[in-house]
Amino acid sequence: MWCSRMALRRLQQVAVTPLNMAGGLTSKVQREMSTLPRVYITRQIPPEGLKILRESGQVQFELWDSDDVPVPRKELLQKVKGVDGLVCVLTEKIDTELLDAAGPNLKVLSTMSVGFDHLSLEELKKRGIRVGYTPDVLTDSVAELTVALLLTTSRRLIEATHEAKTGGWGTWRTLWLCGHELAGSTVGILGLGRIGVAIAERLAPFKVKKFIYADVAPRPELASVINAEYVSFDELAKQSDFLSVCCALTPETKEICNKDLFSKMKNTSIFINTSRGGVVNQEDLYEALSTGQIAGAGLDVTVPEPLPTSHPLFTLKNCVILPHIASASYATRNNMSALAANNLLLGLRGEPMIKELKL
Ligand SMILES: O=C(O)[C@H](O)CO
Repeated sequence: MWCSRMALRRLQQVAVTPLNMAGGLTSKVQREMSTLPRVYITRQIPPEGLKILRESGQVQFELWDSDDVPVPRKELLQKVKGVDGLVCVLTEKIDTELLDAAGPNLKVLSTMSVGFDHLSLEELKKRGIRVGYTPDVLTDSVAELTVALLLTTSRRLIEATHEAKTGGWGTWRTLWLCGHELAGSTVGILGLGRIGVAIAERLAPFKVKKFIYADVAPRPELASVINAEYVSFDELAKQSDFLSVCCALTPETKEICNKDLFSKMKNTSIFINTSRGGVVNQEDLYEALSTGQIAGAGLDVTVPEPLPTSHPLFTLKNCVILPHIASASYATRNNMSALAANNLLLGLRGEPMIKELKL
């Protein structure tokens, strides 16, 4: 259950201080407890994960006691010194500097995210640090939000509520606030994985005519679930009425959605991104949206995050921007924290993690 902030604070105070945990015990027990592996948690993660760590009796942990502000880098570099394990979220860059600061004790990193573009995988591999992450548990939540964002963008819901609230709602008009419908459309998925399949499964009942996808290679097993056709990147751009970006951010996919892609899309197309902002060249997207090259865009992710309120994309009526909330349901975030905690504990025991990145 989601507990109150005060209750959570109390839990943490008990959990984070081994001497408190051992209060009243003999000094021998205190000594034994202090030899537990040390873990730093870079964020106040949801309670399920903290409960698992606390009740495991396997680790002593300290955490950055806030969800509103990320741990300052300087503090993080101090806190990780000598830890055996680290739990992080996507706002922390886990790079050479941080791993140097942590030192050779660090054996396990567990990120509470499916994305791993904030981790220097090469460095982690070089140092033999095992990495846990949280795929699958967020698939439903992300797919749901993607559908919501797609419909919000294509049916111009933000514009519509604004007009209704601010007196723009005059008589019923034949073409006012018209958008684009899913029925009879071609939906393209860039990067077909679990999330892409889950999005397509949810869109199919809207009478989509055809699903297509582009990826580094065909993925017949996944594609067969949604009867999707493998096409080239160019064909994806040309044919898609709705293009949903689901690929991970890697050096290969950085700004892959740029002028070249947008120029091949239809003027009536809707572009949706719920993966990472870095896959899009935002200047090119602004150009495509403001010149009518494409009809609209729905973005849950941007560069940077938060996107400054003065950013030109915020001036466009045909661009809907959300603050990276695709996995933000209570159930999913709790499941992510539980998976991150279990991955960490398994990793520290030298056992296979539930979800481990192959480095
Ligand atoms: O990578 C992730 O997990 C999402 O972007 C946030 O939940």
